[in-house]
Amino acid sequence: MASKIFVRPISIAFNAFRNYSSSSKLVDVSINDKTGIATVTMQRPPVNSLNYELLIELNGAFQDLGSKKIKGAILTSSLKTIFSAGLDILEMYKPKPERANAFWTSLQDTWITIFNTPYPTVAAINGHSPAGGCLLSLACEYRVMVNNYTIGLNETKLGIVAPFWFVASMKNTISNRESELALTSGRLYKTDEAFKVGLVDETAENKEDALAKAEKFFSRFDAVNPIARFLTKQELRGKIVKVGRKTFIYKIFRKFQICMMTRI
Ligand SMILES: CCCCCCC/C=C/C(=O)SCCNC(=O)CCNC(=O)[C@H](O)C(C)(C)COP(=O)(O)OP(=O)(O)OC[C@H]1O[C@@H](n2cnc3c(N)ncnc32)[C@H](O)[C@@H]1OP(=O)(O)O
Repeated sequence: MASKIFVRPISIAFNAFRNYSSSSKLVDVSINDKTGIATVTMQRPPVNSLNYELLIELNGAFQDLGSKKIKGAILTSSLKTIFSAGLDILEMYKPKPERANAFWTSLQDTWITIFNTPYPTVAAINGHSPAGGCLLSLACEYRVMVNNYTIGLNETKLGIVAPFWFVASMKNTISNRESELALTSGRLYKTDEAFKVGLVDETAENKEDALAKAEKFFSRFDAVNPIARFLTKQELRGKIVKVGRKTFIYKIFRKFQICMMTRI
């Protein structure tokens, strides 16, 4: 069984750039052939908690989109009130070493893939988005969030230290000062509060509104050379990824385990 988790569970092979639609168990990917916009939908009830399998599918979906001529990709959720509840707590409780290793690698790989996509990305945050859920949205270039939900990196409230790339993603989006205040207190922002500090770029009435606003974001790049755009994105984000790759995740994970165990 142990080797099973190292095998990518989905294989999406498509010839055409457009008219693409794929629904694996945990992630649905569709490309609108008129707009060229891809929508990647997490669908792991009850709360889209990020386990190994969901992360692998997400990573695969965003990687595969890199080989298609898309205008941009939207990350959203099929659930009514949750974008993602963050990391699946069950992955962190008394894990088998191989599973823990695969899980943390898949988390970091997924973050790097989404953070680094050659195409523009928007998170249409249609529900609560704590911790790892917030991280996913921070990896995107733009965030539109439906009103009356919460978002933030609340790790310290859980007795966890947010890893480097969580912190770096926050600092890449809001000010150093606001990041410090938010992370040290484990603050979860309401949608309107998140908008005020720039953690989200736009607010929305509902999911449809969020998706419409996300789509509009991509038109900013209509007159921009995509290669110049991507190289500029790499210039801005590359250093963070480089340092992130060096993070000693296993050492951090042990710390986390100890921390969790002491709370039980
Ligand atoms: C130093 C070490 C380095 C480690 C770094 C780690 C960085 C950590 C990142 C993380 O992401 S840790 C996870 C943090 N997540 C949270 O704090 C969210 C916790 N959940 C909630 O606040 C709420 O569940 C919600 C998302 C707001 C949804 O609330 P709602 O009232 O709609 O549903 P619930 O009844 O609370 O939950 C339904 C169901 O889902 C289970 N669940 C919730 N969150 C998780 C999760 N993160 N992982 C696994 N399962 C989760 C919850 O237990 C319920 O299950 P049942 O009771 O129905 O079986």
